[in-house]
Amino acid sequence: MSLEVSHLCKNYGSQKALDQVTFSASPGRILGFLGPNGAGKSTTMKIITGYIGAESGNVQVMGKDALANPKEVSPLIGYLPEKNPLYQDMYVKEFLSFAGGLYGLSGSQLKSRLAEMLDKTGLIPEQHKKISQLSKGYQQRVGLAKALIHDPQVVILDEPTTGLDPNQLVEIRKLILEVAREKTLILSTHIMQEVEAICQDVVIINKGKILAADSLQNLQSGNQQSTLFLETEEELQLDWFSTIGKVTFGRKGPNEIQIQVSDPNAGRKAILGVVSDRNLNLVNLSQSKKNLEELFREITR
Ligand SMILES: Nc1ncnc2c1ncn2[C@@H]1O[C@H](COP(=O)(O)OP(=O)(O)OP(=O)(O)O)[C@@H](O)[C@H]1O
Repeated sequence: MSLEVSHLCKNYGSQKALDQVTFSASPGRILGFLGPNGAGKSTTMKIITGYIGAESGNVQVMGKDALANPKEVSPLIGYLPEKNPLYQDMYVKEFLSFAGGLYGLSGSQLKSRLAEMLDKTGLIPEQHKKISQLSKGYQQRVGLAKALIHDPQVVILDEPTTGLDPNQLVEIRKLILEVAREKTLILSTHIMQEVEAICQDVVIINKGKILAADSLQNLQSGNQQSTLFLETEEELQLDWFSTIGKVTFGRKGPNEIQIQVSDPNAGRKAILGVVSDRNLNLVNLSQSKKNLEELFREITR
């Protein structure tokens, strides 16, 4: 694990903003940090990145104690804050060069990192423009390039796609997916479709408490009943499958059935057994996935 957060507590006056927050993130995967407004997402990000302290708890970044040694840990983290604070009067290249200098980059090292970042984030044609002249999507690219300039291992993006038009959204998501191939990436958002589109792991926080922390796949398949759908070229009979689970016809008519099972793997095997024994021609065997939005409402209700 490159990021481990355990039992983190933070108070703002009498308000408990974080209450025993615990989760971890691994390289090569995108963790969606999901919660409604005021849930504690930004507070958690700010503590991990050393912007603010915590009452208690532990944050380990690449095995280093981030709360005790924020200066040592800061270069290991790239952070794009929610409001993406950029110096609007600076030119793109000038700003990124300044940001690299803050992490001690200079000379040929800075030059090659700059070239790489401008290329990776698609900013080469815009590099000589003032930041204030860029569209919101391109300003987000500058924020991302700034977060990555010092080649951090852990990248934290706080609501990076808010306010982008659909084209920019697709572009920025593509960029995030590319970055995540080599890094540990945490993406804070309250857009559940975003998590479904690009995240492998999900942490759900509400009112400062972690309500779920698991892979998206596990969360969507759930621990309870799953629904399997079987479609064949032939018409089906419900009683062929009645020993496997609760079976009903699907929406497509007599060629499709849906079966409620508690163990989807065993259910699939048993269904395929019937298909083979009865010499049926399989068209589709699939499992319904819970919509993350439904799941979120279920968990936070
Ligand atoms: N500096 C502060 N002083 C007092 N209360 C604060 C401060 N910062 C955050 N809070 C409160 O802490 C709670 C968590 O806020 P936080 O910004 O972490 O939520 P969030 O999940 O990032 O929300 P959003 O999605 O709206 O950005 C909120 O109730 C907020 O009002």
